[in-house]
Amino acid sequence: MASKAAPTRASSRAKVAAPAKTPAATRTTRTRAASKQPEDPAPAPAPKKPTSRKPLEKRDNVDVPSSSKPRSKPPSAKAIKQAVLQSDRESEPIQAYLRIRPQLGDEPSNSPYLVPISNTAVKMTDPQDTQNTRPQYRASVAQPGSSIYTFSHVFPPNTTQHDFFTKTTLPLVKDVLYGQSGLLFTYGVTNSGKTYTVQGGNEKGTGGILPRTLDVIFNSIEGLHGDGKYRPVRLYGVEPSDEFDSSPPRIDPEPDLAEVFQSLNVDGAEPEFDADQTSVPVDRNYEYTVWLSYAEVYNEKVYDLLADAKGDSDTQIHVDGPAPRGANKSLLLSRKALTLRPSPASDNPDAEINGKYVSGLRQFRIQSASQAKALVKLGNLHRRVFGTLANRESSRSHGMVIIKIIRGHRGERNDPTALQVSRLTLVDLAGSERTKHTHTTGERLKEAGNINKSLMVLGQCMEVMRSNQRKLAMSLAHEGTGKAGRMDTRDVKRTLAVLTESLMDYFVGESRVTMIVNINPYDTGYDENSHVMKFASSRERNHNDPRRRPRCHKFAEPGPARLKGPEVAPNPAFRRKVTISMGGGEKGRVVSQTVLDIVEEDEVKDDENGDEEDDEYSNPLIDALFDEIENLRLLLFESEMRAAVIEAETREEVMLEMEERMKMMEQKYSRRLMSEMERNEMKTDAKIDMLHQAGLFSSPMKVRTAKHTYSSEDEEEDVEMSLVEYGPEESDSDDAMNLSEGTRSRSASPLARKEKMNAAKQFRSPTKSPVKSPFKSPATPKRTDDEDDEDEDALDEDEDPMEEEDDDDDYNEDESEEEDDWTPPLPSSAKKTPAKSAKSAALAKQTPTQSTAKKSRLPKLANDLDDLAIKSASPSVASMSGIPKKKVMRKSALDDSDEEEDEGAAVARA
Ligand SMILES: Nc1ncnc2c1ncn2[C@@H]1O[C@H](COP(=O)(O)OP(=O)(O)OP(=O)(O)O)[C@@H](O)[C@H]1O
Repeated sequence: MASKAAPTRASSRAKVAAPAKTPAATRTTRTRAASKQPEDPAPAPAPKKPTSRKPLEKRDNVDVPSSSKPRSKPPSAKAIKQAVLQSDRESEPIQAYLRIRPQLGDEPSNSPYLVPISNTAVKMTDPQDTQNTRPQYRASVAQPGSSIYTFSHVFPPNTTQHDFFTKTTLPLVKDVLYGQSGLLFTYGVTNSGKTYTVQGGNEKGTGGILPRTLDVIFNSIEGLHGDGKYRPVRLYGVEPSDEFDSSPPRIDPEPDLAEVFQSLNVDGAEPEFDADQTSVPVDRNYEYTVWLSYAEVYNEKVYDLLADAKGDSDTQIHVDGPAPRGANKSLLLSRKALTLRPSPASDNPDAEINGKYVSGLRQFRIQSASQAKALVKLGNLHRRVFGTLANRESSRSHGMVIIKIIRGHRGERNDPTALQVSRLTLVDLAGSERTKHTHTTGERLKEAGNINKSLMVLGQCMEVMRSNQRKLAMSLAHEGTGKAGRMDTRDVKRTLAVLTESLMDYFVGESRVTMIVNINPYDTGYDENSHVMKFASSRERNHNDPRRRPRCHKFAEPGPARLKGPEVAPNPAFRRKVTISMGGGEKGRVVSQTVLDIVEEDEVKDDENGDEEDDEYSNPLIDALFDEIENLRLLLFESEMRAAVIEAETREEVMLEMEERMKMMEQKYSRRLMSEMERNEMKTDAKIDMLHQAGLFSSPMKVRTAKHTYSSEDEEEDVEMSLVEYGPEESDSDDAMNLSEGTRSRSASPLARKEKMNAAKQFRSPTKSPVKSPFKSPATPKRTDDEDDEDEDALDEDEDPMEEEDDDDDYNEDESEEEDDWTPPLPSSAKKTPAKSAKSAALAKQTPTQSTAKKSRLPKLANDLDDLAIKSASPSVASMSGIPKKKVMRKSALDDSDEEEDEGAAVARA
């Protein structure tokens, strides 16, 4: 059934062209090298006012102030603002126009959920939010409430086709005639009016932008046609043409197919559009040749819609013989998918990205608008045939009409290097559908997925690629990083939809791109439309927030080969069966049935073109991405090294600083320790002085001195407390060792401590000390009668509550115990005799007042203790016991002058 497909004509041409001897075959030109657009001196043909000729693009521009205004008048602020806005809009990378479809007669009358609020903005309100009047709508996932979207221009429903074309497409037509490439595509959900916008309607004057473009081109180059010696090849190259290019293509659909059409009630005839009379002024020093191709992107594959035009088609229709009456008749249609190939850098050495071209896509030289329209009609026919046979209810493929213009200067007719190639591509995108909404399954699901994939990738990548190619490269790099950390180019390939790939050079280059958004505000696709609006509105297109910037790889889905997995990969042919009932005359009666096998094959790779795959992998974009990754790796390594060095230096600095600080702290604490020691020493001196002075109570001079120096009651109490502190901390303990340890802790030397203790014992034994002793003992104290008397006297005088604790008894007991434990180092002569004690007591009784006597008792004890230490030992011993040497000396001097101490001093000296 399926006959072997003949090699494509284009590929055979390529083989011829490759070894071309003339350098012209390989020499390429670049669109951007086009000469500067001249001013528009020539007016557009305006039938009504031929005299007032103005630049054509401004003739219908409502924003331009009327020329009737006096020129001398300065522009108003509003006009300036409008001009600024206009220039802002024009500086946008992509011009986006919104066209609102009118409500058709057979549609239910609903209020539109989208209304224009200005020339550039529309307000979209969720119908579910407005009184819930349309319960048939499913829950909206869009932002509730109203949203305002802005565009370069908003065309209300009553916009005529002519006005729409003039404002949106005519600038592109001008560009292409001046050698600048451009892209226009329509975008929108199903039934929003995309095809109507591009192709037009069936009525007079409803021609779409495509036929009007052809009209304007041929109007403009009237009389300037070139001889067609060269034809465009790939994206930017030219090569010598052959006679097939010049011969008009045949438009003769096969009779069997026509029969099928007839039976399907598919009208193959296209309406005759009235031609657009617009013409743009062009440089008349140039000659122009126009070439046209028509391709279809369906299920992520590219097909040539003009394949039948010249009789050597890849699309073949076979009828399996005459079918018997009532039996099935089988037709086989087969066509091959074309591949995208990278445009070689030699074609355009100046370009950063050379883009891809559809290898094997035919192009025809056209010499009139009607001829071009006939070709388009043929392409539409094929599109409809395959669409119909594939059970497509709407255009589920992207139609892509490519118009190429080669212009060459008249004076350089034979110099192919002087030729300039420009392209204008008009894309009629398939309606974007949500599978959830349309309940598609199986093949339709895959188909819908691919449509949406193309739309999403196209839409989301468009801005990224155009605004920042490097960011795209980065995102692709993240997407395609393989195991070895190196990017796999095949992954990169898969991330881009075929349509996007084929249009890539428009987005990354300097070409003008125009997007037309079609919307039907009456249908039920509010959610779909709100997504379309979100993507297409200026606010989104100009959004610079990187967090909200669309990422290509997020929307990339596995291609068909991945979806089908190994089922598809080994056999690239895509085959399906369609059953068509034919000749049904009476109701429900089937006369005959036709089964169609549609085979869509991938193009067979030619062995001679085996290096094509390599070409693909040496795509300049991929190379640039690899270079970029390498550079970034290098940068990363360098910055990591720098960071490591900085960290090490910082650590060392911090360590040194810490060391310095530690030293300073050490010094500081050492100083503090020394000062603390000095302070303690001074405090001890002061205590000792107090004790001395208090002990010299009898001497009026010393009393005066003592009063002068330590007059406050608090200080005396302090002294008392310090004496108490000399006792053991465990006040209720009667262990003598506690006392000795507590004392030891405050003495510089055990010898001095023992001396002090012995002296205290000696001093205390005959007299009663007023010091409150912390020592308590349950044992009965051994007391003498004298002591008891003294205690009674003291109690009578002071009524000290502490006396109730019988401290003295405890103290005495301790003393007695200490006598057993300690061997006083002092000479026995140094011990105070009872006579001396009695004498001291007598002296105490001579005190002028009882209170003074009380005060004197406490320091006296310590004073005597020190005296004893000083006298009995030496200044060195005293210093060991914590008494400063000067104090010893001073004490000695005082003693010399004191008669009462003469005896003691004599004993000590002895
Ligand atoms: N501006 C318009 N004025 C009058 N009729 C219109 C307009 N736009 C669209 N229509 C009509 O609306 C219907 C749907 O339009 P069209 O087929 O162009 O939608 P579409 O977006 O191309 O749909 P699909 O994606 O399914 O092909 C058609 O009948 C068309 O004639």
